[in-house]
Amino acid sequence: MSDTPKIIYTLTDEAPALATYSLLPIIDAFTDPAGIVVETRDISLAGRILAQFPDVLSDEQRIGDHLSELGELAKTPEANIIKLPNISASMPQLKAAIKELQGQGYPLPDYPDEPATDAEKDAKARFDRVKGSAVNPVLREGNSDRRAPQSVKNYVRKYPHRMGEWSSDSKSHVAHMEDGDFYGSEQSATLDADDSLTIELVGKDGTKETLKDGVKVLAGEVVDGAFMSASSLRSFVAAEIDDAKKQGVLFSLHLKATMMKVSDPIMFGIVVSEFYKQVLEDHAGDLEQAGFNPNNGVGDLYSSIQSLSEDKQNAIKGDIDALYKERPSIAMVDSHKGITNLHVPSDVIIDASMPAMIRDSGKMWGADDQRHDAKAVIPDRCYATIYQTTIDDCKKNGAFDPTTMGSVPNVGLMAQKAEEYGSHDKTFQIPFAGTVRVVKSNGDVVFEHDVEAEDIWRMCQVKDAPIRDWVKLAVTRARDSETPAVFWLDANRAHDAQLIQKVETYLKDHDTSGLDIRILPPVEAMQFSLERIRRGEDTISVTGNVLRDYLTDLFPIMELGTSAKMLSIVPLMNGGGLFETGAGGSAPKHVQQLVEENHLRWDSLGEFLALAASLEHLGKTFDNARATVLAKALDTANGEFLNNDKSPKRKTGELDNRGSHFYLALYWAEALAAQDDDAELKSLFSELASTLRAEEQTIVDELNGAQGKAVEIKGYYHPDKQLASDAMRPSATLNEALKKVANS
Ligand SMILES: NC(=O)C1=CN([C@@H]2O[C@H](COP(=O)(O)OP(=O)(O)OC[C@H]3O[C@@H](n4cnc5c(N)ncnc54)[C@H](OP(=O)(O)O)[C@@H]3O)[C@@H](O)[C@H]2O)C=CC1
Ligand SMILES: O=C(O)CCC(=O)C(=O)O
Ligand SMILES: [Mg+2]
Repeated sequence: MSDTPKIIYTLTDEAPALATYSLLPIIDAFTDPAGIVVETRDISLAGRILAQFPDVLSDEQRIGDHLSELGELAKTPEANIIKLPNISASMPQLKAAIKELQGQGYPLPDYPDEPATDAEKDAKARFDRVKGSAVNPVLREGNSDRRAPQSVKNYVRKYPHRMGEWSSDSKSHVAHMEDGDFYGSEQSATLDADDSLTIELVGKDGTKETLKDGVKVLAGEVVDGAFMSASSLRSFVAAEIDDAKKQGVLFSLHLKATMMKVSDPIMFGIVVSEFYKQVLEDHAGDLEQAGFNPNNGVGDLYSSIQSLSEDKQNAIKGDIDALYKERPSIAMVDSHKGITNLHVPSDVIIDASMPAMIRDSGKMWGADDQRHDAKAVIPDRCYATIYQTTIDDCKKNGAFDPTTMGSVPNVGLMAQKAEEYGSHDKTFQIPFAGTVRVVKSNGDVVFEHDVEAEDIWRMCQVKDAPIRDWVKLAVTRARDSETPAVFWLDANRAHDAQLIQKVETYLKDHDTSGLDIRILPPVEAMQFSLERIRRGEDTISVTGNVLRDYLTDLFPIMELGTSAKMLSIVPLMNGGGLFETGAGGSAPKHVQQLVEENHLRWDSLGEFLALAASLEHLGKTFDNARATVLAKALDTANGEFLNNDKSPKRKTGELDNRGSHFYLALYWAEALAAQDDDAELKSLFSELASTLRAEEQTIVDELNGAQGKAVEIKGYYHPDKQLASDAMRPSATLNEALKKVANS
């Protein structure tokens, strides 16, 4: 293990990347004097694209493959990485980022939709490595521990967020399939020996196609296969469209087309095709010629038809407008701009979109710029039912009260690409009807499914070591926090049935005396947790990877108004630490507000909490007293920050992200000035503390005074660094004070 205490701070996308231009200089000013190295690595979408094409870029343009580097680092004991949210790019986002980089003079190829030559196939393969959730599964070499610290719960009790009222006659509901989905078809097995599996499709006429071979598995690994029937999905969607119209509710679709980058865009495309069926059929030839792909959303239709004659464009647009009169109203992403829920697959992402709907009285925005009850279409039953349970609870008992409600922290299984997380290279849209078989190297069939052309078949894996680690983490959290823990596992699901056996076995490895540990199917686990939360009681949810994702937005958004205020730690299995910032994403809407009005409402509390945990970890692993002093002081500063409510406000002219960073610096400096463990740091930061306190009004005026006008940063995915830094550091007084610490 190296002896330099080092933290890696990741450079990502959108709002968190902008916030970093302001926060990182502050972090440097505090860590430099303590001899702690903070380095950055670029894992942004643009950075990842550029790292794939060293051969076409000039020396100045080329950047290293920081993601792979960090993926390796995450497997070492010295890893200490602060991971901010990044874009998991949908296809429209990937293409937009490529176009922006080309416009900035990077000679990248276009994304080849239908690669013909070897060069195009190679380019497509490189771009596909960057697509979807390409970062998190690489860095998350550990299971997930996400919770609201007590200081944050106290803050919410003092400054509660708004919760929309619920009425018992709300018509909002979840619609899911009853058969033909992944849930219904899942088969699962635990393998008893290391092996290499083959996935093959045998056609009805005996034609055999290898879908994938060399799928490495270890003894004790759980593997499962399931498929979504395309025809069942189509008829389900058609019926739900009719039902939404009949009930007079908005039609909305909630998928995870980003994280589930292969299966969910196809499902999204099927829903788009059903909703716009008549128009797509009537103009099939023209749309084919224009290159429209429903998997990219109806937004892609509007951009691709620009290559057609004006008459044809008008005919298609006119028919869509007419179709809207026949169909139910669609939930809108941006009613002012006419952007519907079916425009872009990455605009509505289930983990954040369902909680936002539940927080807002079960309503979503309609084209009339009003909120309405909605039908939330979540096709697969594996996880859809938890949202209906939550809606039922709100209809019966009203909205949750943030000032009295308990908490549901999460321990999530995700290490080593667990479950659906690692399924992308084993997910296929079936080319012809037949049987999919998963076969061992000795020829034995692990399981098989009869499928039709177009069905979506996928296989997941979860290794034994992460499962043991997850059980251990659950018991540790239950013991440390003296809180009941529930494993959300459904004995009727093939995969969960395998996990239940393992959980029951591995729980015996731990002292669970006096602990309340249960295994409940998701609906019951949700009912149990909601009953307790309403009584002000906490319950740890111990879940697989997808529920980890869903619950760590759902509960924080209800409890705290946002998942940005979560402590989100990944204890890496080899001893390092990955400190994530909050549990949400990169808030694209915030960039729009910054560019138009120079106000960034991004809340960096997640970064502050992650930094404190990272410094604490550094102090322990490197036996570094100064890191510990900084961590303790930052913890005090975070408490002070919350107590004084210095989080960014939503409206332009008020304190924003930059102002919140100033207050963090002030409180951190004051906490270091107040401590007596390290005299040198005390003296250094006493000076900074008194400067910042004396200049508080000037600095806040400089920061808030910059707001209210448009700001140019020359790029969305790859802004100009100097312009972005200038925009995010408008207080000369603050910049000067920080420079003085660095020079001392
Ligand atoms: N760990 C990761 O890397 C993750 C990445 N993502 C990626 O993030 C992008 C956006 O995803 P999306 O589903 O829109 O979810 P987000 O969590 O980014 O945004 C949803 C809304 O949550 C609120 N929000 C989220 N974080 C903050 C914050 N720190 N401060 C203040 N408000 C916040 C904002 O509400 P309001 O607009 O009302 O202010 C925002 O519009 C996608 O590209 C997705 O792939 C998503 C999740 C995790
Ligand atoms: O990896 C992704 O695409 C999203 C991850 C996410 O939403 C989460 O971990 O909560
Ligand atoms: Mg999430």
